[in-house]
Amino acid sequence: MGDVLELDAVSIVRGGKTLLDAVDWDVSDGDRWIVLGPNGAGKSTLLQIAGARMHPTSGTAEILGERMGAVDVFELRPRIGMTSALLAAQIPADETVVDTVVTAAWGVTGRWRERYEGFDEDRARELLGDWGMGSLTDRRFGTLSSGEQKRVLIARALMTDPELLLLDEPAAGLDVGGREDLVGRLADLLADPYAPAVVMVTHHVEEIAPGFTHALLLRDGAVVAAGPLDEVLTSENLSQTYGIELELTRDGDRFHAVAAR
Ligand SMILES: Nc1ncnc2c1ncn2[C@@H]1O[C@H](COP(=O)(O)OP(=O)(O)OP(=O)(O)O)[C@@H](O)[C@H]1O
Repeated sequence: MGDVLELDAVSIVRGGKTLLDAVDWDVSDGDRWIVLGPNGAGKSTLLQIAGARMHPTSGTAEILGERMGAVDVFELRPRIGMTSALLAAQIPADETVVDTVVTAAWGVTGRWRERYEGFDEDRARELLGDWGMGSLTDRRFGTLSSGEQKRVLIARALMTDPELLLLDEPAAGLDVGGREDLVGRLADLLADPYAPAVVMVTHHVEEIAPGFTHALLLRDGAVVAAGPLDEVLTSENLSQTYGIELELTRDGDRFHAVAAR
């Protein structure tokens, strides 16, 4: 039983196309999940369900103990921290870095006339410090590099002290230095026993930080394999997921994948 997420035969159909096909998935408190799959496999759609942004067409989804369809999603969403390219695009370019984080306390993007408590701003600055952005709190969001923006958005996702953190391709577009910096900071977060349950969508096994415990592999909206990372992340399962012969190697607690020769 997943006390954080419990998806039972969840399907999503849009415009006659099946985006998710009878997905079963349990996420428990303390789990750290990786979601892998080719372009169009349904990874972002799955995250939209997990983030209470989308209802299943059929099947049932329980999120943090609340059944989708029987809960006010506006009460549920603050309990879930989320980052995605879609959210990044909604942040006004002239928003300051600290306001980008502090506005999460109100579930809005763009500070207008809301009044925030001093402790909200203190917490935002502390989180920005944790994510290496402590010296840029007064910069405009639109002037940051993409790596800096991604770290600000993770700080924002953690602002409400969520019980579930959903990261949709947080390392996309980063150079190798930016990726490794992010992997290191994620590893620190994953090692924190008070951190929320984490689900991270990625395209690259190289982005899997030490500390992830489980993996779900998706292809054409269906689950190829799901469970403990060591059992699921194999050359065979990856090859089946991507439809190409891949060889997975493990170097300590990091992974690499290349085409099999
Ligand atoms: N409203 C819609 N109507 C029809 N098809 C849709 C709709 N929304 C998404 N899709 C399709 O559903 C599939 C899954 O999309 P999704 O964004 O979940 O995939 P993904 O695994 O996150 O892909 P990527 O790795 O490219 O980001 C894609 O083929 C997409 O074109």
